[in-house]
Amino acid sequence: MNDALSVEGAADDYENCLKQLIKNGVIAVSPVTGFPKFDLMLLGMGPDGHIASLFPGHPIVNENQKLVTCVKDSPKPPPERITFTFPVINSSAHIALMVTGAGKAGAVHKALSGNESSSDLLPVEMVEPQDGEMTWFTDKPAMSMLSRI
Ligand SMILES: O=C1O[C@H](COP(=O)(O)O)[C@@H](O)[C@H](O)[C@H]1O
Repeated sequence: MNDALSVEGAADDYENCLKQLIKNGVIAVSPVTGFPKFDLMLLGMGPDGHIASLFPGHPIVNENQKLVTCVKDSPKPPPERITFTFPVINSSAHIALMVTGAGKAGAVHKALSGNESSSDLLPVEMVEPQDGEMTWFTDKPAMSMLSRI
């Protein structure tokens, strides 16, 4: 990313780079979603259930046009970040979600207990591959609030 630009400019610049790579045939496009299809999206998750820089309750979790967007008020430092959007993340061929430690157990429980309403989803619950597959990589502390492990 170009950190000489504003955060909005850096997000637009990154998106334009992706579009150029798509145009040149370097990055494929998902026939299912029309968004770029990365071979592998390696994600972590914060204790609040955020992934990438898509934080709970932030309007950019609903971005459905852009490939890359920005946050200027991230609850976790640094406050200014750029991030892939959900349509890009969910178009990946493989999503690997690496979640370890007891601090993540509450969000893991919410994400995997399956009784949430759709209006109350954590970002991690919005990771839903449309044209691929997803694998969780966890440890026992992260899974400690699940009843069957
Ligand atoms: O701020 C962030 O934190 C999460 C979690 O990081 P971890 O070091 O506790 O695994 C990370 O997945 C995310 O990409 C980043 O924006």
